Amino acid sequence: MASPANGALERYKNAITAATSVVGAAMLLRRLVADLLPAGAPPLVGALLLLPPPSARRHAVVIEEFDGAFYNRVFLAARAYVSTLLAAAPTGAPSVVKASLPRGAGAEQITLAMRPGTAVVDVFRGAELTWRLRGGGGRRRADGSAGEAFRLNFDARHKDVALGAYLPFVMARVEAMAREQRQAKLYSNEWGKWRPVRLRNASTFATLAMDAALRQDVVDDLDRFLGRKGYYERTGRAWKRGYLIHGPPGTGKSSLVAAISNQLHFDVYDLDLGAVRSNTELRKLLIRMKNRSILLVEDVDCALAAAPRREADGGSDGSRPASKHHKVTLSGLLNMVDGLWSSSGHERILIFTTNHMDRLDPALLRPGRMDKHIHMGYCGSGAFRQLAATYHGVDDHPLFPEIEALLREVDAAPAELAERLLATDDAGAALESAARLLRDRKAGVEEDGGGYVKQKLHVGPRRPRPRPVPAPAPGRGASAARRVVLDEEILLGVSRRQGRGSGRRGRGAGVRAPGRGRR
Ligand SMILES: Nc1ncnc2c1ncn2[C@@H]1O[C@H](COP(=O)(O)OP(=O)(O)OP(=O)(O)O)[C@@H](O)[C@H]1O
Repeated sequence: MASPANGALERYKNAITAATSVVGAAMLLRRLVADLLPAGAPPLVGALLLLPPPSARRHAVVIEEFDGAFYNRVFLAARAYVSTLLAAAPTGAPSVVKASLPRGAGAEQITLAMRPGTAVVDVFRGAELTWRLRGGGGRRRADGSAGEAFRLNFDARHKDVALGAYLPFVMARVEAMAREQRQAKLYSNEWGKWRPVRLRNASTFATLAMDAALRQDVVDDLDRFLGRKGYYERTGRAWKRGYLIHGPPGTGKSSLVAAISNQLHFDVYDLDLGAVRSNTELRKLLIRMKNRSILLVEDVDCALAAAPRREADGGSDGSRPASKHHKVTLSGLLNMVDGLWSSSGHERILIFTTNHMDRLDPALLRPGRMDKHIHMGYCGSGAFRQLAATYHGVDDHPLFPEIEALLREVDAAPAELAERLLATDDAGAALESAARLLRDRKAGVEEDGGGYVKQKLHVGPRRPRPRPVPAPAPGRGASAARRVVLDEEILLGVSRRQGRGSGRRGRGAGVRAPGRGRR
């Protein structure tokens, strides 16, 4: 389907075609005049009457600010693009008239506007294109005031480049710039609706302490995914990618999600399955997701255990048949995602995180179900060096050899070490504190049992999520099994970590067992 921008380009092409026929008529006239004028007539007379030679002929595209009652998208794109040309122009160039900054935007979003009547020249594939702003000369606004208009001039020879390549390039460039400047949003579901908040997790692939080869692998995988539009269209597959991120608490699973979102400028839809009341509600939530987004289910092992089963479902004791309408299941979620995303939407990423691979439904681990499994492990020496560089700008230190040797013997999550490093601005004291944590762990004496301040992507208040509950003991009623225990971490978002489930580690329990994962 033709986009409004394509439609606008088509109209400009037609206008040029019309202009070309006027030029053709003028050429005929020139030939006629040349035939009619006496051979000895002064050349000036002919020059006054005749058009310039074909090589000097110019075409112009006029791009007005308004298209009927609406802003013209091509004009808006031209304004943003011209701003980049002005920014690159030599200082003191006369064309810059003012700089503006949208409310709430960062300094990188300053827009430079040009003075009406002045020109700025761009060169594209050998063609010279001149942008001029006509102030107040464009079509009238609804209130009677005149809008502005850009006039893009180019040599007649470059018509195809200008219309067929340059203007589409300008539109695409501006779209890409908008994407880059865009702050990703974090949505969470409440009472069947997505509620947006700004994603404040600043984690990026540069700050994330992880194995360098693994990081590169993930970045390459994302690049491949984004660049394969044609492949997904050709094969009729939904343009989506599924990641299962697993690893012990505090190893950076949520931070990796934030890094992916910040890298791609994709919004994150943080799905709290515990708050989804029915499959119908889930379907509506999925339908309301935008393209170029991430659907995140954190702690998927707990999330599905926590998904509510209402009285209408027959309860979790199975005394009555479960109603299809109300029960939210993992396969229900995956099938819904497959079905909806293959018929609508593109550039979607599905991410599940878990601390406990062993507790996951085998259906989820089946080959092909999630495209990629990413293991975030305990801190290795490379990851530790990265943390030290990120937090203190330190590349080397006398404590490094000892810390690296300790990291080969004991398990420590990057989050625990990051917390030690963050505690003070003094790099030496921070590294000593990190080393002490590892020494104590090795010796089996830990001051505070480790732990770290947890930072979930979602930091606002959240509906209480029921903890997964064990299956009822024989003879015990379903009410015991359905007992809802509030999960402090999820309620408060940022809390002192107490350890979760069997992932909890007691004092000194972090001495590495042979063969444990490390980065
Ligand atoms: N690999 C890492 N690189 C840099 N910082 C990290 C890393 N892992 C954890 N952190 C720090 O620890 C905090 C908590 O980490 P994060 O929530 O990403 O871990 P997690 O694996 O998702 O934990 P959980 O399983 O408990 O949800 C982060 O905000 C970050 O400051």
